[in-house]
Amino acid sequence: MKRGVLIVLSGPSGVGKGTVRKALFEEPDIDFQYSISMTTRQPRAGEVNGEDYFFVTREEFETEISNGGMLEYAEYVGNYYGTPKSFIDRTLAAGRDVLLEIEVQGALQVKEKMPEGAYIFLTPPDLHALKQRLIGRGTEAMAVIEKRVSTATSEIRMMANYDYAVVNDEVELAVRRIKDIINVERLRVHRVLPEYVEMIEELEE
Ligand SMILES: Nc1ncnc2c1ncn2[C@@H]1O[C@H](COP(=O)(O)OP(=O)(O)OP(=O)(O)O)[C@@H](O)[C@H]1O
Ligand SMILES: Nc1nc2c(ncn2[C@@H]2O[C@H](COP(=O)(O)O)[C@@H](O)[C@H]2O)c(=O)[nH]1
Repeated sequence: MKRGVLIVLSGPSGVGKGTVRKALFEEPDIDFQYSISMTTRQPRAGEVNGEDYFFVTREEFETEISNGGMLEYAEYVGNYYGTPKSFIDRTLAAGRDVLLEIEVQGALQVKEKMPEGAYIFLTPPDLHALKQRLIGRGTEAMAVIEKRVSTATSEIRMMANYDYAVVNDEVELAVRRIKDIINVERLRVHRVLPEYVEMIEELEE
């Protein structure tokens, strides 16, 4: 059995990774598993443990690190964020496609370990729009927004380490661009897009 396709969607906080990922997952021909991250940050209003994140204490996170349970992790604006390894290994080995939505330090750690994935950097149209999106989301205090925007400037410099850069000017357009990238990846992994295999077999009978 062929392994699943690994897509890593990354980019600065507030660029719209979560928004674009949710819209992508609503597409009828997209059947990706979402990797739920672990974090030490406090849940926001409406966030559900085990759906949005696994919310843990610093002690629990550090135990996971020392047990070798994290594929990657990073400290980002005062909190740990990381990807549990077992879910990724299990899902890809079962031939299912996985999407990670993570910040830049973590994405580059995964790229070192799993260069066969597709690494997508989602960019804002400009830094002003990025800040406005964070303000508009209304989930962080202004001091935290300033830290996230200032981190974004160094993250954007890392764009060249990715395979693809996608501008999130409009969600619908960003989704379409990412779907094109996914098809390139599926073609690389499966050689023929799986939905065409049956059609070819029927024609050849
Ligand atoms: N193309 C877009 N145009 C305008 N606003 C957008 C666009 N994409 C997302 N947004 C808005 O920007 C804000 C941030 O989006 P979102 O939470 O998806 O970003 P994120 O990159 O996932 O952030 P974080 O990394 O902090 O989780 C949200 O309020 C969202 O509605
Ligand atoms: N390195 C990782 N970064 C992650 C992971 N899960 C989320 N993130 C990123 O952290 C920042 C902040 O997230 P927020 O939910 O507090 O806004 C953002 O860029 C996320 O994409 C992860 O597992 N590893």
